[in-house]
Amino acid sequence: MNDRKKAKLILIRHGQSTWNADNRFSGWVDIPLNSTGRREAMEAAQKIKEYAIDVCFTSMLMRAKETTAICLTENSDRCEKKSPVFKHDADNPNWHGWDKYDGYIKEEIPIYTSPDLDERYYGDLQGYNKAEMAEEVGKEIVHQWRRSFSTRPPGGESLEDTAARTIPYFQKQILPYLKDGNNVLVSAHGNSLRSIIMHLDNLEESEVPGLELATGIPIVYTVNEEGKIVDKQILE
Ligand SMILES: O=C(O)[C@@H](CO)OP(=O)(O)O
Repeated sequence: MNDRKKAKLILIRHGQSTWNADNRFSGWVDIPLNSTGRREAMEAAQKIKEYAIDVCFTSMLMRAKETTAICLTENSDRCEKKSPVFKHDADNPNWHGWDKYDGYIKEEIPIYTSPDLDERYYGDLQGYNKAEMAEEVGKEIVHQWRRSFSTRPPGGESLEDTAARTIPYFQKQILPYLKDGNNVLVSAHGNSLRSIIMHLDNLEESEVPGLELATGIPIVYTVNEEGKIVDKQILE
């Protein structure tokens, strides 16, 4: 357990995926990192290695999980003694208990995965090229679909819908660890993190369209024992 006043919340958008590079709507499609994305995650690992990570949270999607695993590789002080272990959902009927083990339980950095941290569902847009879609239906409409708070892309989630799952998850599952003084890494997605940042930074709806997150750049919040943010650094 760390000094309570120094609890860090590290948010990171996954490194570049092959569909980010192709400028395609990804949403829930499970696209891996490309070589640029893996390099970005390695650079992020260097930037955050001074913080001994106690617990991680990530989405169900490979690009966020890969980023988590790479980010922990430089966390050497802890990883020498502690193993990162992905914790799977024991309530899932398809779970066979293959991540269970005895002993060493205090020697792990648990990585909890949840669909509540998945990217915003992009519905009928998934797989389409964003620039080609803008030519077809108009730039303004595509910008609304991508960046407004309440507009739903066809068949998909608005940022407001995404926030309705990410913020309760943050409050119930993540915040208690921060209040207890733990350093927490959250690796997720452009829009699932935008919704959490909107909450943490108390942004107005009108400020949300201007909030852009680069791939692989850690954002480090310092959180006090009441769960309040006392500092924010972007490690560009
Ligand atoms: O394609 C997506 O799922 C997201 C994140 O990459 O795109 P956008 O930035 O357009 O919301």
